[in-house]
Amino acid sequence: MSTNDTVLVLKVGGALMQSPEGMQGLMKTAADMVNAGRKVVLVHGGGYLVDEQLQANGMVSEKVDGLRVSPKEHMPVVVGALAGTSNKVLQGAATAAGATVVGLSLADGNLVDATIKDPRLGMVGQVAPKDGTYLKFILSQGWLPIVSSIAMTTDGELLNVNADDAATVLAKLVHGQLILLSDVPGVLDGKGELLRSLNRAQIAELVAQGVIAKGMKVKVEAALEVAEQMGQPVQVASWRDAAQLAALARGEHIGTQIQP
Ligand SMILES: Nc1ncnc2c1ncn2[C@@H]1O[C@H](COP(=O)(O)OP(=O)(O)O)[C@@H](O)[C@H]1O
Ligand SMILES: CC(=O)N[C@@H](CCC(=O)OP(=O)(O)O)C(=O)O
Repeated sequence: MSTNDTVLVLKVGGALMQSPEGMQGLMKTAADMVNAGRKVVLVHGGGYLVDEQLQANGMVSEKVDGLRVSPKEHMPVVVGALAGTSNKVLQGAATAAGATVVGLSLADGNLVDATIKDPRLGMVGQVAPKDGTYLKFILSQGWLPIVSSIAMTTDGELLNVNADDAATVLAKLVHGQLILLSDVPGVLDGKGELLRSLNRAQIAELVAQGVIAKGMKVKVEAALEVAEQMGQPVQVASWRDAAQLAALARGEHIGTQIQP
Protein backbone atom coordinates (compact mmCIF):
# COMPACT_ATOMS: atom_id res chain seq x y z
CA MET A 1 0.00 0.00 0.00
CA SER A 2 1.28 3.44 -0.76
CA THR A 3 1.32 5.97 2.07
CA ASN A 4 2.61 9.50 2.40
CA ASP A 5 5.94 7.95 3.37
CA THR A 6 6.18 5.81 0.24
CA VAL A 7 8.86 7.26 -2.01
CA LEU A 8 7.56 8.17 -5.45
CA VAL A 9 10.18 7.52 -8.13
CA LEU A 10 9.30 9.60 -11.19
CA LYS A 11 11.23 9.06 -14.40
CA VAL A 12 11.10 11.61 -17.19
CA GLY A 13 12.44 11.14 -20.70
CA GLY A 14 14.52 13.55 -22.71
CA ALA A 15 11.60 14.89 -24.74
CA LEU A 16 10.46 16.76 -21.62
CA MET A 17 13.40 19.12 -21.95
CA GLN A 18 12.21 20.13 -25.41
CA SER A 19 8.88 21.28 -23.99
CA PRO A 20 9.05 24.33 -21.69
CA GLU A 21 5.35 23.99 -20.76
CA GLY A 22 5.72 20.27 -20.09
CA MET A 23 8.73 20.90 -17.90
CA GLN A 24 7.00 23.68 -15.97
CA GLY A 25 3.88 21.55 -15.39
CA LEU A 26 5.80 18.50 -14.24
CA MET A 27 8.13 20.47 -11.98
CA LYS A 28 5.25 22.32 -10.36
CA THR A 29 3.61 18.96 -9.62
CA ALA A 30 6.85 17.56 -8.20
CA ALA A 31 7.68 20.69 -6.15
CA ASP A 32 4.14 20.90 -4.73
CA MET A 33 4.27 17.23 -3.71
CA VAL A 34 7.67 17.67 -2.03
CA ASN A 35 6.56 20.84 -0.26
CA ALA A 36 3.47 18.98 0.98
CA GLY A 37 5.78 16.39 2.61
CA ARG A 38 5.84 13.69 -0.09
CA LYS A 39 9.16 12.01 -0.82
CA VAL A 40 9.87 12.22 -4.55
CA VAL A 41 12.92 11.09 -6.53
CA LEU A 42 13.16 12.43 -10.07
CA VAL A 43 15.22 10.33 -12.49
CA HIS A 44 15.85 11.62 -15.98
CA GLY A 45 17.03 10.69 -19.43
CA GLY A 46 18.07 13.07 -22.15
CA GLY A 47 18.35 10.89 -25.22
CA TYR A 48 17.45 13.76 -27.55
CA LEU A 49 20.20 15.98 -26.17
CA VAL A 50 22.74 13.12 -26.37
CA ASP A 51 21.83 12.68 -30.06
CA GLU A 52 22.19 16.40 -30.69
CA GLN A 53 25.52 16.73 -28.89
CA LEU A 54 27.07 13.63 -30.47
CA GLN A 55 26.06 14.89 -33.89
CA ALA A 56 27.44 18.37 -33.16
CA ASN A 57 30.75 16.66 -32.30
CA GLY A 58 30.76 14.72 -35.56
CA MET A 59 30.01 11.36 -33.91
CA VAL A 60 27.60 8.80 -35.34
CA SER A 61 25.44 7.04 -32.78
CA GLU A 62 23.25 3.95 -33.04
CA LYS A 63 20.82 2.14 -30.76
CA VAL A 64 20.31 -1.59 -30.41
CA ASP A 65 16.92 -2.57 -28.93
CA GLY A 66 16.51 0.92 -27.47
CA LEU A 67 20.02 1.01 -25.91
CA ARG A 68 22.65 3.44 -27.19
CA VAL A 69 25.90 1.81 -28.31
CA SER A 70 28.41 3.89 -26.33
CA PRO A 71 32.07 3.67 -27.45
CA LYS A 72 34.55 5.08 -24.93
CA GLU A 73 35.32 8.08 -27.12
CA HIS A 74 31.64 9.11 -27.04
CA MET A 75 31.47 9.10 -23.24
CA PRO A 76 32.68 12.66 -22.55
CA VAL A 77 29.84 13.95 -24.73
CA VAL A 78 27.26 11.52 -23.28
CA VAL A 79 28.24 12.39 -19.70
CA GLY A 80 28.20 16.12 -20.46
CA ALA A 81 24.74 15.92 -21.99
CA LEU A 82 23.18 13.76 -19.25
CA ALA A 83 24.98 14.45 -15.94
CA GLY A 84 25.73 18.03 -17.03
CA THR A 85 23.27 19.93 -19.18
CA SER A 86 20.13 17.79 -18.76
CA ASN A 87 20.57 17.46 -15.01
CA LYS A 88 21.16 21.18 -14.52
CA VAL A 89 18.34 22.29 -16.85
CA LEU A 90 15.92 20.14 -14.83
CA GLN A 91 17.41 21.39 -11.58
CA GLY A 92 16.77 24.95 -12.78
CA ALA A 93 13.14 24.21 -13.62
CA ALA A 94 12.51 22.47 -10.28
CA THR A 95 14.22 25.28 -8.36
CA ALA A 96 12.06 27.83 -10.16
CA ALA A 97 9.00 25.75 -9.21
CA GLY A 98 9.94 26.11 -5.53
CA ALA A 99 11.78 22.89 -4.64
CA THR A 100 15.14 22.62 -2.91
CA VAL A 101 17.06 20.39 -5.29
CA VAL A 102 20.09 18.13 -5.10
CA GLY A 103 21.31 17.25 -8.61
CA LEU A 104 23.26 13.99 -8.68
CA SER A 105 23.92 10.87 -10.72
CA LEU A 106 23.91 7.11 -10.17
CA ALA A 107 27.68 7.46 -9.64
CA ASP A 108 27.22 9.29 -6.33
CA GLY A 109 27.20 8.04 -2.75
CA ASN A 110 27.52 4.29 -3.44
CA LEU A 111 23.91 4.20 -4.65
CA VAL A 112 24.42 1.36 -7.14
CA ASP A 113 26.77 -1.38 -8.28
CA ALA A 114 27.56 -0.74 -11.93
CA THR A 115 29.20 -3.05 -14.47
CA ILE A 116 29.47 -3.19 -18.26
CA LYS A 117 26.26 -4.75 -19.58
CA ASP A 118 27.55 -6.23 -22.83
CA PRO A 119 30.97 -5.39 -24.31
CA ARG A 120 29.33 -5.10 -27.76
CA LEU A 121 27.44 -2.04 -26.48
CA GLY A 122 30.62 -0.32 -25.23
CA MET A 123 30.29 1.65 -22.00
CA VAL A 124 26.63 0.83 -21.38
CA GLY A 125 26.04 0.09 -17.73
CA GLN A 126 24.02 -2.52 -15.92
CA VAL A 127 23.12 -1.51 -12.38
CA ALA A 128 21.99 -3.12 -9.16
CA PRO A 129 20.90 -1.40 -5.92
CA LYS A 130 23.69 -0.94 -3.37
CA ASP A 131 23.31 1.65 -0.58
CA GLY A 132 20.34 4.00 -0.17
CA THR A 133 21.84 6.09 2.67
CA TYR A 134 22.65 9.16 0.58
CA LEU A 135 19.30 9.21 -1.22
CA LYS A 136 17.35 8.68 2.01
CA PHE A 137 19.27 11.50 3.67
CA ILE A 138 18.36 13.89 0.84
CA LEU A 139 14.70 12.83 1.10
CA SER A 140 14.71 13.18 4.89
CA GLN A 141 15.62 16.85 4.48
CA GLY A 142 12.54 17.53 2.33
CA TRP A 143 14.77 18.05 -0.71
CA LEU A 144 14.13 16.84 -4.24
CA PRO A 145 16.90 14.62 -5.65
CA ILE A 146 17.22 14.82 -9.44
CA VAL A 147 19.27 11.88 -10.66
CA SER A 148 20.93 11.39 -14.05
CA SER A 149 21.58 7.91 -15.43
CA ILE A 150 25.38 8.15 -15.48
CA ALA A 151 26.99 5.48 -13.29
CA MET A 152 30.56 4.48 -12.38
CA THR A 153 32.39 1.17 -12.04
CA THR A 154 34.47 0.48 -8.93
CA ASP A 155 37.48 1.37 -11.11
CA GLY A 156 36.04 4.84 -11.68
CA GLU A 157 34.98 4.29 -15.30
CA LEU A 158 31.87 6.21 -16.32
CA LEU A 159 28.97 4.22 -17.75
CA ASN A 160 25.87 5.19 -19.74
CA VAL A 161 22.76 3.60 -18.22
CA ASN A 162 19.39 3.69 -19.94
CA ALA A 163 17.29 6.06 -17.85
CA ASP A 164 14.39 3.60 -17.48
CA ASP A 165 16.88 1.12 -15.98
CA ALA A 166 18.19 3.92 -13.73
CA ALA A 167 14.67 4.59 -12.48
CA THR A 168 14.16 0.86 -11.89
CA VAL A 169 17.25 0.52 -9.74
CA LEU A 170 16.36 3.54 -7.60
CA ALA A 171 12.78 2.31 -7.12
CA LYS A 172 14.22 -0.97 -5.83
CA LEU A 173 16.77 0.84 -3.65
CA VAL A 174 14.14 2.81 -1.72
CA HIS A 175 11.31 0.32 -2.26
CA GLY A 176 9.44 3.14 -3.97
CA GLN A 177 6.45 3.44 -6.26
CA LEU A 178 7.71 3.73 -9.84
CA ILE A 179 6.08 5.93 -12.47
CA LEU A 180 7.69 6.17 -15.91
CA LEU A 181 6.61 9.37 -17.63
CA SER A 182 7.11 9.74 -21.36
CA ASP A 183 5.79 11.78 -24.28
CA VAL A 184 2.98 9.27 -24.96
CA PRO A 185 -0.07 8.68 -22.70
CA GLY A 186 1.08 5.13 -21.95
CA VAL A 187 1.49 1.91 -23.88
CA LEU A 188 -0.61 2.09 -27.05
CA ASP A 189 -2.11 -0.81 -29.01
CA GLY A 190 -1.76 -1.29 -32.76
CA LYS A 191 -4.49 1.32 -33.36
CA GLY A 192 -2.93 3.94 -31.11
CA GLU A 193 -5.42 3.38 -28.26
CA LEU A 194 -4.21 3.48 -24.66
CA LEU A 195 -3.91 0.08 -22.97
CA ARG A 196 -4.96 0.52 -19.32
CA SER A 197 -3.36 -2.64 -17.95
CA LEU A 198 -0.77 -5.15 -19.14
CA ASN A 199 0.68 -8.34 -17.69
CA ARG A 200 3.73 -10.37 -18.69
CA ALA A 201 1.91 -12.55 -21.23
CA GLN A 202 0.21 -9.58 -22.91
CA ILE A 203 3.51 -7.69 -23.08
CA ALA A 204 5.28 -10.69 -24.66
CA GLU A 205 2.56 -10.91 -27.30
CA LEU A 206 2.68 -7.19 -28.14
CA VAL A 207 6.50 -7.25 -28.34
CA ALA A 208 6.38 -10.31 -30.62
CA GLN A 209 3.86 -8.49 -32.85
CA GLY A 210 6.15 -5.45 -32.97
CA VAL A 211 3.47 -3.21 -31.41
CA ILE A 212 5.72 -2.48 -28.42
CA ALA A 213 9.13 -1.51 -29.83
CA LYS A 214 12.22 0.67 -29.42
CA GLY A 215 12.28 2.86 -26.29
CA MET A 216 8.88 1.54 -25.17
CA LYS A 217 10.23 -2.04 -25.15
CA VAL A 218 13.03 -1.05 -22.74
CA LYS A 219 10.53 0.89 -20.65
CA VAL A 220 7.93 -1.87 -20.39
CA GLU A 221 10.54 -4.52 -19.64
CA ALA A 222 12.05 -2.35 -16.89
CA ALA A 223 8.56 -1.72 -15.50
CA LEU A 224 7.66 -5.42 -15.54
CA GLU A 225 10.85 -6.36 -13.71
CA VAL A 226 10.10 -3.91 -10.89
CA ALA A 227 6.40 -4.79 -10.75
CA GLU A 228 7.21 -8.49 -10.40
CA GLN A 229 10.06 -8.01 -7.95
CA MET A 230 8.14 -5.62 -5.70
CA GLY A 231 4.69 -7.14 -6.15
CA GLN A 232 3.05 -3.86 -7.10
CA PRO A 233 2.04 -2.25 -10.40
CA VAL A 234 4.27 0.25 -12.22
CA GLN A 235 2.69 3.06 -14.18
CA VAL A 236 3.70 4.19 -17.68
CA ALA A 237 2.14 7.58 -18.39
CA SER A 238 2.70 11.03 -19.87
CA TRP A 239 4.14 14.23 -18.49
CA ARG A 240 2.34 16.10 -21.29
CA ASP A 241 -1.14 15.97 -19.84
CA ALA A 242 -1.91 18.39 -16.98
CA ALA A 243 -4.94 16.30 -15.96
CA GLN A 244 -2.74 13.19 -15.69
CA LEU A 245 -0.24 15.11 -13.54
CA ALA A 246 -2.99 16.34 -11.23
CA ALA A 247 -4.30 12.78 -10.93
CA LEU A 248 -0.79 11.57 -10.21
CA ALA A 249 -0.45 14.12 -7.40
CA ARG A 250 -3.73 12.78 -5.92
CA GLY A 251 -2.26 9.27 -5.97
CA GLU A 252 -4.61 8.03 -8.70
CA HIS A 253 -3.61 5.54 -11.37
CA ILE A 254 -2.81 7.10 -14.72
CA GLY A 255 -1.69 5.75 -18.09
CA THR A 256 -0.88 2.03 -18.36
CA GLN A 257 -0.55 -0.18 -15.28
CA ILE A 258 2.15 -2.81 -15.75
CA GLN A 259 0.95 -5.59 -13.46
CA PRO A 260 3.12 -7.91 -11.36
N1 LIG B 1 3.27 0.40 -28.23
C1 LIG B 1 3.81 1.62 -28.01
N2 LIG B 1 3.15 2.55 -27.29
C2 LIG B 1 3.66 3.76 -27.08
N3 LIG B 1 4.86 4.16 -27.56
C3 LIG B 1 5.60 3.29 -28.28
C4 LIG B 1 5.12 1.98 -28.54
N4 LIG B 1 6.05 1.33 -29.26
C5 LIG B 1 7.06 2.19 -29.47
N5 LIG B 1 6.82 3.37 -28.88
C6 LIG B 1 7.73 4.51 -28.91
O1 LIG B 1 8.35 4.61 -27.65
C7 LIG B 1 8.52 5.99 -27.33
C8 LIG B 1 8.74 6.14 -25.83
O2 LIG B 1 10.01 5.61 -25.50
P1 LIG B 1 11.28 6.59 -25.38
O3 LIG B 1 11.44 7.35 -26.65
O4 LIG B 1 12.43 5.81 -24.89
O5 LIG B 1 10.72 7.58 -24.29
P2 LIG B 1 11.46 8.41 -23.17
O6 LIG B 1 12.59 9.13 -23.86
O7 LIG B 1 10.40 9.30 -22.67
O8 LIG B 1 11.94 7.41 -22.17
C9 LIG B 1 7.27 6.65 -27.86
O9 LIG B 1 7.45 8.03 -28.12
C10 LIG B 1 7.03 5.84 -29.15
O10 LIG B 1 7.68 6.45 -30.24
C1 LIG C 1 22.35 3.17 -22.68
C2 LIG C 1 21.37 4.19 -23.11
O1 LIG C 1 20.55 3.93 -23.98
N1 LIG C 1 21.42 5.39 -22.50
C3 LIG C 1 20.53 6.46 -22.79
C4 LIG C 1 20.47 7.34 -21.55
C5 LIG C 1 19.49 8.47 -21.67
C6 LIG C 1 18.06 8.00 -21.78
O2 LIG C 1 17.69 6.88 -21.50
O3 LIG C 1 17.22 9.00 -22.19
P1 LIG C 1 15.67 8.91 -22.52
O4 LIG C 1 14.96 8.50 -21.27
O5 LIG C 1 15.37 10.30 -22.94
O6 LIG C 1 15.47 7.90 -23.64
C7 LIG C 1 21.03 7.28 -24.00
O7 LIG C 1 22.23 7.43 -24.19
O8 LIG C 1 20.17 7.81 -24.72
